[in-house]
Amino acid sequence: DADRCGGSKFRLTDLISELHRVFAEDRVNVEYVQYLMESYRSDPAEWLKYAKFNKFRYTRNLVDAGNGKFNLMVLCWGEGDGSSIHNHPESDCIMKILAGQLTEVRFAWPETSTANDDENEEDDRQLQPMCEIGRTILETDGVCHINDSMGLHRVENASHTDKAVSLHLYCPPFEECSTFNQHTGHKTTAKSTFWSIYGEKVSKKRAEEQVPA
Ligand SMILES: O=C(O)CCSS
Ligand SMILES: [Fe+2]
Repeated sequence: DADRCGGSKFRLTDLISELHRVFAEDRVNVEYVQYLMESYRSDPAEWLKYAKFNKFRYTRNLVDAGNGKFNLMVLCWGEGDGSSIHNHPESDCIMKILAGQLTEVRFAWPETSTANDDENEEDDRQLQPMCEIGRTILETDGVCHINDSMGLHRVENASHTDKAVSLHLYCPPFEECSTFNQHTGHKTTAKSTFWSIYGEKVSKKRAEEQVPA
């Protein structure tokens, strides 16, 4: 790894410019993108400006809008915070732990959510609890990759004493996804918003617009 043999350090800014170079190509190799996320060694001095916490839930802080090809964001997880079970529509998601530890719990798609896309009520009676298909504890600098063909997941900070910070790359970017009730498999649509954009807290008014610059 570069800085061990005296090479120049692979900084967050280097990761971002390499991602822009990769996504300027017609075809993107997701394995190479994952390799880049693994090659970056977390240095809090480089991402603290994006690490804004909210005491009520985890925050999403946009770092780079990837020229429309990807979104790179820092997520800040308070003690015990977790996401809902969700998908990543038409997108690849690569997540790296920058500080602390996160647990990723994977689920199979509920059968009825593919068969009956409409959300009418009678489907609920046929729904059953969702099936957990994997559980991974990711340490600092750990990376995982998921897309809809691999299943759904929930990410949580299981620690009750430590916060956690993660770096997420979504390609292509998406503004909304489906969330799922673990007990019934019932699907609803959720909009993804940013708590801050390029290190600046989003004002209440701007939050409604939510159009990254
Ligand atoms: O983007 C989100 O809010 C889900 C974080 S886990 S990929
Ligand atoms: Fe996710």
